[in-house]
Amino acid sequence: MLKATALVKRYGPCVTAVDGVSLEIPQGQMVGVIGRSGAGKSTLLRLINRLIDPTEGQVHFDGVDVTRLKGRRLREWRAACAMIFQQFNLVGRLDVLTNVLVGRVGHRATVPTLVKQFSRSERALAAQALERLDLADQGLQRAETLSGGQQQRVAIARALVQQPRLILADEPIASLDPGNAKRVMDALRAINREDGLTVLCNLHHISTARDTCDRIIGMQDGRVVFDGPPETLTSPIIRDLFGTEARDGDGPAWNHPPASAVA
Ligand SMILES: Nc1ncnc2c1ncn2[C@@H]1O[C@H](COP(=O)(O)OP(=O)(O)OP(=O)(O)O)[C@@H](O)[C@H]1O
Repeated sequence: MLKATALVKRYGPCVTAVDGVSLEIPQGQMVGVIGRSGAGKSTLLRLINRLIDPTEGQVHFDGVDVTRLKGRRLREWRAACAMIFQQFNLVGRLDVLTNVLVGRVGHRATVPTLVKQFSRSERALAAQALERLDLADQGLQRAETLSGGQQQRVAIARALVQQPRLILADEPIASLDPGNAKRVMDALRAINREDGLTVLCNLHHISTARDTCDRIIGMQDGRVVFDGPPETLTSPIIRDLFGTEARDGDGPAWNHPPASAVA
């Protein structure tokens, strides 16, 4: 169980990026976080994995107050939270397999620079992850030669070898065309279902969140203004909660992402 209690993140006297968020997310849930640009979605993810510290409030995971962790235990927590980013964050000139093995670095005291410096079991884990993401044939290719969708699936494979307790995905499909976006979301959903991993995913599109997630959280001005199963996010609620620019259906609701991102 992931639990946020009265989480607040302020930047200076004027900006409250997250404003009193309390949530309970049971293990194995796939949660889509939606909201306008600047609503506080990324800040919430970064508070959970302790990339940043809250101004007030706590995050608990399975009863442990992760906001109080320091040193080795903090590093372990960060390794337990696999992050997926909009821009994939791969090392383009390195091959795909090495990029995936980077996910093991949090489990090691030293950082290997060559594939052969990883153990046989680590390499097997990486190969399995690539197979699962349908990238078994691309292992020796330079990451920069892959399509955006393939690169994001490499990033998911890297997250898998991290053997995380949860996956935090920050706009994972915002740079992808609809076909690749669907493949990436399907991959995250499959991992969520098959491994029982909690996935918390910031998304631009109501339709993607509806199609993929068990639960949708809507944020506005740092606060949670909607929290429920996808079928309860009706058009009137979208309009009530997110203003007149909100639209239902397949288009982006409020963020005006690039046309290529419209799923
Ligand atoms: N390091 C920072 N310093 C100052 N203000 C910040 C910082 N990080 C975020 N903010 C502000 O906090 C608010 C929430 O930002 P956040 O990035 O969490 O929103 P978001 O919903 O993820 O938006 P987007 O969809 O554009 O990524 C915004 O007003 C943003 O400008």
